[in-house]
Amino acid sequence: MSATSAATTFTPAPASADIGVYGLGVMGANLARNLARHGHAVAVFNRSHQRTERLMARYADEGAFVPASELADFVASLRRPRVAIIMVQAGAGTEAVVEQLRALLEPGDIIVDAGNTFYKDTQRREASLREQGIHFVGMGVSGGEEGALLGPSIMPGGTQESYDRLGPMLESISAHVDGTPCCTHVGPDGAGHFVKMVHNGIEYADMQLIAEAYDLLRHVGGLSVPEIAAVFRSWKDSELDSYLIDVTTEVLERVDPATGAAFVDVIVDAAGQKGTGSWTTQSALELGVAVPAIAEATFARAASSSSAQRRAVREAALDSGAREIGYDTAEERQSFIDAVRQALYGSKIAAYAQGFDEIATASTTYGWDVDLGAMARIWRGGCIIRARFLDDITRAYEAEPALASLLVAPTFATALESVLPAWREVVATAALAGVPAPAFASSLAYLDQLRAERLPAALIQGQRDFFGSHTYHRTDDPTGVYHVLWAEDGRAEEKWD
Ligand SMILES: NC(=O)C1=CN([C@@H]2O[C@H](COP(=O)(O)OP(=O)(O)OC[C@H]3O[C@@H](n4cnc5c(N)ncnc54)[C@H](OP(=O)(O)O)[C@@H]3O)[C@@H](O)[C@H]2O)C=CC1
Ligand SMILES: O=C(CO)[C@H](O)[C@H](O)COP(=O)(O)O
Repeated sequence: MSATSAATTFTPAPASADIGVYGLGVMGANLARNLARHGHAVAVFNRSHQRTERLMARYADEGAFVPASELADFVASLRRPRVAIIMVQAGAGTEAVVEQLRALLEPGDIIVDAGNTFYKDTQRREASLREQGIHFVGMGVSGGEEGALLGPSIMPGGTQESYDRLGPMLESISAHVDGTPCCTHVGPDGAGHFVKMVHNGIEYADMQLIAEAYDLLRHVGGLSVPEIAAVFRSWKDSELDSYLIDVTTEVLERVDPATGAAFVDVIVDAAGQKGTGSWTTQSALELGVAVPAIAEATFARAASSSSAQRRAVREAALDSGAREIGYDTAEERQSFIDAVRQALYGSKIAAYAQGFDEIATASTTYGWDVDLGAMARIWRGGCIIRARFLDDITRAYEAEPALASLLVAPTFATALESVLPAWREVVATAALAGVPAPAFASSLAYLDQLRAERLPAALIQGQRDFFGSHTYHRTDDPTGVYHVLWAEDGRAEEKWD
């Protein structure tokens, strides 16, 4: 096919494509182009035909595209066993497309959902399609528009059988780091979408931590926006080197052409979200895993968007008791900048530890057998959280696959010991100055909770037993169940069977 007019009808030859992409929006069109550029014959279809026409008009010469105007022709154009990738809006859009494809596919065929779908929806669809003999693969794709085209990080779940068919194609189009593809079979069932969800939760935490560092440098350190951009640029030469630091630098360096102001100052300070951070937090709560940095990052977006509450509290002009903190000399200022860098690194280690812990817990709960080191390895390139730091995480899990927490991997334990004094200073300074740093503070509290010999959770157990007979265990009998008869004279302790 060549360049098209608005009325073009595409009727492809049957069984002429290796793989199909349904949904040619930002991600789908680029994923299809990536597949075509790597020599795969790609069937392409979109609900509104104009997108298919636009793709063919602009990019037909990039590879072997097999466009279809009708869904039945799209399916017929796929070689058996057929593989159809869905790249549409999660939720109702994906549900509709899965049902359309289900009606046209046969046992042995594979549907791949590459959108940001909630993993429980994937589990439901996988079980339902399995009854029909159709493989359903929930697949995380990260890297945005550029990644989808030039090499994303790919996190496919589903059966090993479907990965055997899909893996070579996916690995060919994924990012590569040191010759290794940023794609691996994550595990069965909804494992791929779960891991992508946590990837995004970590993304939220990392972005919030960077934003807090920026805010502290500006409102406590007294740096201008261009000075902060220069600081972030210099952190490329540190353990913080990452795509998100690059993105931050670029945003901070931009000057608004209309006003001449720093671009960051003309953006409304209300952060949006499409749901994956909330899902990561909700899933962690369900699984009983502590992910405070991810939760705080999600709540910080919600707080930023709570405009009525922000206005009311601002207008109440409370006496905040915040102190004016200033740095008089260049040395003092540099020392604060360095402390913020260390606090950012410590918090980042804690946030990633939380995300990996959530994956490990889900893997055990659902029997997915996810290789955590492999997850760190496929996140080294292509995805939004790609960073030098992920090499260290990969090595930590290679050295000890059953690591209880990233915090105790020798590299990170040493790093934490080195940054903790500065991190504490920064959190205390932020509180004194009245500059919110919820992710820095909660990450530090997370670490302190995990390293504490005793936690006040003992008191909470006592409170629960008092008002609700919720019972407790004793330190000298950790499996026994005890209760105090709080309402009776003498308040005797009972051991319950
Ligand atoms: N943008 C990004 O950076 C990333 C996005 N994702 C995920 O990829 C998926 C696609 O995102 P993106 O490409 O950005 O979205 P776009 O908004 O660019 O495209 C949306 C696509 O979904 C299709 N669609 C929506 N509803 C339906 C429906 N009911 N039936 C059929 N088709 C439908 C649209 O078709 P039509 O043209 O007819 O409206 C269009 O092709 C989402 O799940 C998103 O979360 C994942 C990683 C990164
Ligand atoms: O999936 C992604 C990257 O891997 C997207 O960046 C993500 O959808 C952004 O989420 P939000 O709009 O909630 O910030």
